[in-house]
Amino acid sequence: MDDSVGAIAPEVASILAAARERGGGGERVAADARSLPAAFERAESEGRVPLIAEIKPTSPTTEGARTDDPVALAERMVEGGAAALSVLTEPDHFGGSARTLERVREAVDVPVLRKDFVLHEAQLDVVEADVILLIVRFLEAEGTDDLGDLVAAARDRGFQVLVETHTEAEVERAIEAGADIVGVNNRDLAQLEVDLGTFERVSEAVPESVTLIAESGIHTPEDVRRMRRAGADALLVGSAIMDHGADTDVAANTRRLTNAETETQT
Ligand SMILES: O=P(O)(O)OC[C@@H](O)[C@@H](O)c1c[nH]c2ccccc12
Repeated sequence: MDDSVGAIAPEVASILAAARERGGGGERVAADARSLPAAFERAESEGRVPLIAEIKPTSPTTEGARTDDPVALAERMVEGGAAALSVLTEPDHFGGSARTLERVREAVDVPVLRKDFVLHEAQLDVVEADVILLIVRFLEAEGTDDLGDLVAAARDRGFQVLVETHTEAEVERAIEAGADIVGVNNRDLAQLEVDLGTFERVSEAVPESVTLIAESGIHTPEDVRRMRRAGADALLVGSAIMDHGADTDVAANTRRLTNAETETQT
């Protein structure tokens, strides 16, 4: 599907337009990264489902916003058993900031993923993080850097790289680009609809040796078990933990999911 960028939802087009305009930081980042696979293994050995909890104050697909202090949220997520955290740094559509990521990373000792729409090498030089997200689909557009070059540039700076895919063809591109951590996003960026069947299907194309993450649309302990049965080494969960508009306890929201394989289910 090479018309991909032409077929995206208007919200996503607007995110990309903003991302194209954003420059980099300046000084080259040198990250001293906390290992993501090691964090997953630790969780697993302690009987917790390896989970990346995402601090996403708002998004184009959520109603309302969560205004609690992100550092407090981060600490509660770790208390709830999150193996790692993800922090949106996109300012215009997700309420994120690099400063938030910096503060969160100082406050916790788990790996922190920088979630943003990186299209150019210079945009890697914004803030130190343990893992950086690269989205295959957005790096197919004209005027963006080559995926393989960006993976290499990120690693040169000390980042681990999570390469996000949505189709089998994108998985192939990710692997060719040297990805060793691959995410399959259940959310379709054309319609913004979520289908957990996406992970079940696309994960088949991912080699065993790769660390595989199921992203988006995971709400219940049963969803967790479903993704794990389909081969997920770890899960990335935002909305179900942030519970936008409500005022629920994010530690409890996290624990419900990290305990999905140990609790007696009724
Ligand atoms: O809130 P959810 O459905 O649990 O999804 C989390 C995460 O997967 C989602 O926020 C996401 C996946 N890929 C992205 C790329 C950019 C921004 C956000 C995302």
